[in-house]
Amino acid sequence: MLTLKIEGLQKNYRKFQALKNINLQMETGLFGLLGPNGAGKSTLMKILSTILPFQDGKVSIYGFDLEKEGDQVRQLLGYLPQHFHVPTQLTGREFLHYVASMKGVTTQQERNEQVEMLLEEVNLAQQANKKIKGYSGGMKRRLGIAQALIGNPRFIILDEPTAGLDPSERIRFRNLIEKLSKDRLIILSTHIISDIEFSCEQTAVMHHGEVLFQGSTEALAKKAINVVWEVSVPYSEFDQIEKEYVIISSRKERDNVVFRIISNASPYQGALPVQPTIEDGYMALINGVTTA
Ligand SMILES: Nc1ncnc2c1ncn2[C@@H]1O[C@H](COP(=O)(O)OP(=O)(O)OP(=O)(O)O)[C@@H](O)[C@H]1O
Repeated sequence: MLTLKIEGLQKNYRKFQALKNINLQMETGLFGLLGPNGAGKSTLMKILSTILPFQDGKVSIYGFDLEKEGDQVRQLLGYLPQHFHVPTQLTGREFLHYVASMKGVTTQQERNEQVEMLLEEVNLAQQANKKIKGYSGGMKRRLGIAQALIGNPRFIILDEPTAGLDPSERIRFRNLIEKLSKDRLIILSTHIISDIEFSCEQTAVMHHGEVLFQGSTEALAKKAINVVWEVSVPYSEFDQIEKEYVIISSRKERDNVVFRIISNASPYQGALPVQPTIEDGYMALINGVTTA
């Protein structure tokens, strides 16, 4: 079901064009938004969460016009900003109760149920009575995820939710949003390809304020068909190869280095073409070396 439609969206910070004619369509489910630093992801997330005005374009969410019906959009929204500040004198449990009250979860029983369930889901139940000032960065991030989910929102925006999470917490997070995405729209903005690799059917790549790609993760990988190569070169040529090509990875093998390279033509004698991954597709797009 088409849930969110962005048409011709433009955002300027004074003379700087942060978003240039963005067009995106999202269906219910998990939507992964990828892009390097400064691509415009957070700007887009702030606009969609109604906290930042924009100059031009039209956005509709569940049929509501973002500009004219911001109140209705906010009723549907759960948002984890990139920079999430919490009152550190409160305990995790107190903070979630406070957010629940603000979001209109009025009965004590309902608040208790939601808060306790979310504390379990983000694995903070054991630390829930500790003051937030004693939390680690990853614990604060998990608390941020929990507060975004309070009130059972149908439209959830998570801006770099896994930053600072250890591998097991990242997996727990993935499972949680996978479960939640069945009947709502979750937009996940991230630099971490593995965050979207397993669970996002829909994805987009932004760069310099533009959408370079929208489609499935399989289609993203296909952007690098015939442009990914593996080549083994003597260690002495490391610097030269690094200067000339887009390197995806390198590993040492005896006196040689095996490079995974993105290039339109075979980069080196003996280079072998290899099957592209999602990361290859992303790197090919960002570096402008895609399959025709
Ligand atoms: N308040 C602001 N005033 C002026 N320029 C801004 C402002 N906020 C963001 N920008 C600029 O807009 C561009 C997009 O920034 P944005 O934070 O949206 O990117 P991003 O994709 O979220 O990057 P990151 O992954 O590093 O968080 C950047 O060039 C940034 O410097």
